[in-house]
Amino acid sequence: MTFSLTNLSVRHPSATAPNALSDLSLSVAQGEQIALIGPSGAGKTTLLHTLACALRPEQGNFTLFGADPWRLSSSARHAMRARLFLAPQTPPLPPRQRVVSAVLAGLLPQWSVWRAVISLIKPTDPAAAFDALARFNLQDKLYARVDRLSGGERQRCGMARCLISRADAFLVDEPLSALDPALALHTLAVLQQEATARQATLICSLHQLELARAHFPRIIGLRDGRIVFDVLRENLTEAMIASLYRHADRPQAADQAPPTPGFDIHAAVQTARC
Ligand SMILES: Nc1ncnc2c1ncn2[C@@H]1O[C@H](COP(=O)(O)OP(=O)(O)OP(=O)(O)O)[C@@H](O)[C@H]1O
Repeated sequence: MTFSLTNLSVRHPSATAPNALSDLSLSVAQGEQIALIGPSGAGKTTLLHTLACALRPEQGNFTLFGADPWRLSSSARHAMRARLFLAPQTPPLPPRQRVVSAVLAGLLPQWSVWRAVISLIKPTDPAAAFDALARFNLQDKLYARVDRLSGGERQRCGMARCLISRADAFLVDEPLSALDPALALHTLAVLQQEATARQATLICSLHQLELARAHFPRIIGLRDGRIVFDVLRENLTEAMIASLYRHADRPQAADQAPPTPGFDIHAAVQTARC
């Protein structure tokens, strides 16, 4: 089991609001590929950060690779974290850095401080960075400066960093938000192929419902910090999605109208977001 959560609640240290996640229970087996969906503010990022041990739960039980990371020494927790790769929504790429160094930073958890410093001065394994970038057709940007990349190129550079890491679990936050539809499909395919090839767990938050449904066997819907559903994709219905994205300030009757046979999921989501 990669992750196991029982009645977990999480609060952001600086938040005045109630818990960002409440009473969450979830088990994720090694090698599973899961899409996290839900409206803005539902808690998807918070969940990914909790799984990555970047946020400490307030309550409940959390085990990662069979142990509670928060009961370990900080060095043991650090070692455990090295088995995870958290790819934030906006990749933390220093603007003046070369792409090659930004990608090789995916290997930092495996490197000594000394090797990391040397690699910053002269990248130690540019071929590995080239290969990772090539999978996203970005190899010609190997020595470009990060701040000269487009938003979509930066996002794919973050994914190349993910690929080069030695992680057993990828926690990826909206990796496709800056990509056109064709690139989004390609990027997701590369990510999933890599996860499958190394039997890594992949948990990916997405706003692209069609991609989530088409490509992930298991889909978790989050809303207001709670799991609304956790289903195999074949069991996900339009009514479940419409309910997940309904606006609290919309009239009840409209929200609860049963879906018609020709129910248009995209129109429903569009309407809910207006
Ligand atoms: N650093 C923070 N400090 C305080 N509250 C936060 C912080 N980050 C997020 N929150 C709050 O926690 C809740 C969940 O936010 P989160 O970013 O996890 O949602 P999300 O589902 O990822 O949203 P989006 O789809 O817009 O990225 C929200 O109410 C948000 O305002």
